[in-house]
Amino acid sequence: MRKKIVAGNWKMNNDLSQTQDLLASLKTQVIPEDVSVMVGPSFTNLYQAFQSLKDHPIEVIAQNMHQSSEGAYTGEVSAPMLRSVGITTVILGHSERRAYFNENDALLAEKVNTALDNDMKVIFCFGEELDERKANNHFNIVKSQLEKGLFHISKEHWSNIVLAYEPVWAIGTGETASPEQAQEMHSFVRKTIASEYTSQIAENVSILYGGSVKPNNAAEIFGKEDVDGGLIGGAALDAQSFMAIVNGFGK
Ligand SMILES: O=C(CO)COP(=O)(O)O
Repeated sequence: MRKKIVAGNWKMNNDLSQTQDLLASLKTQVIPEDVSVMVGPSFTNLYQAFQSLKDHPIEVIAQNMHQSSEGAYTGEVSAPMLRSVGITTVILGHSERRAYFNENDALLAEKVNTALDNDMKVIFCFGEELDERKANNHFNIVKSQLEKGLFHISKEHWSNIVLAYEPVWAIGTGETASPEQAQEMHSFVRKTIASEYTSQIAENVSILYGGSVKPNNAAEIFGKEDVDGGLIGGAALDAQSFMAIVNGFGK
């Protein structure tokens, strides 16, 4: 059975007191036993968030990390630093990192290695842009992102990988992929992994969908066979909306 996961990516939102308020609201909610729920605050609030959720089923995750474990990289945060404040899962390859911070496939491959070397789990994001979909090139783009950023890892490491398909045109736009479009891509990704690795690895990896997931569309998207949950941006900033998405997981 694949893990069902709903993760909130808070992006560059919420200062310390807003983080504390949102966590306090989330802590009053009942978390369904069969869903792994995660939240990703900014670096400055990770320590506080981890302490606040220590005895709670919600996991605190990081949004990014540097590819080196230490060194003269002014302004950066390393995997051992994240681990030292209790964080064991990191989002890598988000389209905003790719687009605004020039993170290419080769760099992401390095980051994946560093995370795995530090015993961290990775939520690996990928997805095509609008013109790539319009050109009917979305499967090639996704395959290439996976091959170059992730498919160098060994079979043993797949238990530490979660995938997140986030079509760039659906992020923050209010336009979601249709449940059918999500299913079609997730199924393609699973088949690609099966042919590159094994069908068992492909069956066991959770593939999340991200891009304008809201309480009113989550259940339908998550209801698709190969969609194992979501990576939520805007709607994760509100406790009621986020929990409605978590609870809408009607499988
Ligand atoms: O980028 C996302 C999650 O990582 C999705 O963001 P939105 O849910 O705001 O579209």
